[in-house]
Amino acid sequence: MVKAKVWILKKHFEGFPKESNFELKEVDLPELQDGDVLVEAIYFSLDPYMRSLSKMFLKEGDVQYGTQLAKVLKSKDPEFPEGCYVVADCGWRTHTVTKAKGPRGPILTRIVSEWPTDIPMSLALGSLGMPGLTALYGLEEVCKIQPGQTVLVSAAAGTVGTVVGQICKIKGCKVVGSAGGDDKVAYLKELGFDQAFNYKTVPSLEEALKNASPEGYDCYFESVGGPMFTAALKNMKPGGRIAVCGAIATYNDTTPQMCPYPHHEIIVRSLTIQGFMVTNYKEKDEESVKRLLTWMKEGKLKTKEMVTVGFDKLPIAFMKMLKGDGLGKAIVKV
Ligand SMILES: NC(=O)C1=CN([C@@H]2O[C@H](COP(=O)(O)OP(=O)(O)OC[C@H]3O[C@@H](n4cnc5c(N)ncnc54)[C@H](OP(=O)(O)O)[C@@H]3O)[C@@H](O)[C@H]2O)C=CC1
Ligand SMILES: CCCCC/C=C\CC(=O)/C=C/C=C/C=C/[C@@H](O)CCCC(=O)O
Repeated sequence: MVKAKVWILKKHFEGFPKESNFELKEVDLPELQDGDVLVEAIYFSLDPYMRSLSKMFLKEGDVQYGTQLAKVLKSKDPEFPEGCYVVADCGWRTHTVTKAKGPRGPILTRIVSEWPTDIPMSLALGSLGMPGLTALYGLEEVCKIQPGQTVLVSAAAGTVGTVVGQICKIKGCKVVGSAGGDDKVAYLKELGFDQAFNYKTVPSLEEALKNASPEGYDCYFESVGGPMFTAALKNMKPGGRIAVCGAIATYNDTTPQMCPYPHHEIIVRSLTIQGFMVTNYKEKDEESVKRLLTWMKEGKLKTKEMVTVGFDKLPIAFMKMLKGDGLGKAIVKV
């Protein structure tokens, strides 16, 4: 009988997550039935949604949810043969017996057959996976960017933000990024951002945005919320578009942040503000991953990973990711 280590969400998060929110257990896995697959986790992805959507999807005592890159060890589903690699929404479990689809949609997605041997498969959790697709859809489907436009992106040194900036350059836009460290600002410039600033040290966000693009912004790729959103509104060009992707500066709040009513700026600038979920565009994923892979092979899309080793380190690595500590996509290697 196969045993699995699992991390349980023992207590729902209140404020910033703590190690005591989680509990490590060992469980026995069932024998495979028709349509079942046994997968073994290789890498885990740590993503902000695991904090922001936790209460929506989990109850106390459930296995902590999250995405992993896994290898199929045994299979009773011909579409997922033994030895193939999958992105698996199986949660924090070393081994899982699962069907390919669940009540919320696909659980297993095969790595595209064109995956080059010299590109690490862990990137299927980062720039070449869900976060990379988020960047692509936010720019193409929501902002509908055009060459020559100026795009602002917050959380720019994060996984989504770095891909946003590089796609903007591929598509002939000017791009300005905000990030929370001088090392991060230097990295954004290395990636080709036209302007970047440290939102933690500039005297005024509004002035920093004005200095970076005195003519204003056609598009804002919003990932943080809070005062940055207010400052961005005041710097949008008339007819500007805002893709609301996330609000990471608010996820750990215990009381909601108050901000000035945004109506004046939205109305006088005739802004369009649209929220989106990466999952809205699922049918485009396969083709989109191939486009991201092509850009990477051409050297137009670069990425960094921050790898922590050890299944037991998942809670610590999760908290580090939420704080924005370190540079690169947060990954745990089993
Ligand atoms: N709508 C959708 O479908 C999706 C939305 N998202 C959202 O996109 C955003 C970025 O995700 P992703 O790039 O994968 O995450 P990463 O973990 O790669 O990066 C997150 C970034 O957020 C920054 N950050 C953390 N706390 C704050 C804060 N208080 N204020 C401002 N910035 C902060 C960190 O850097 P620093 O502060 O140092 O700059 C860090 O670089 C998140 O808001 C996430 O929820 C992601 C995927 C899908
Ligand atoms: C002010 C509150 C804002 C809430 C923000 C919510 C979400 C933003 C975000 O980060 C969304 C991420 C979506 C990720 C989707 C991932 C799927 O590929 C996997 C889902 C895992 C599962 O269903 O088990």
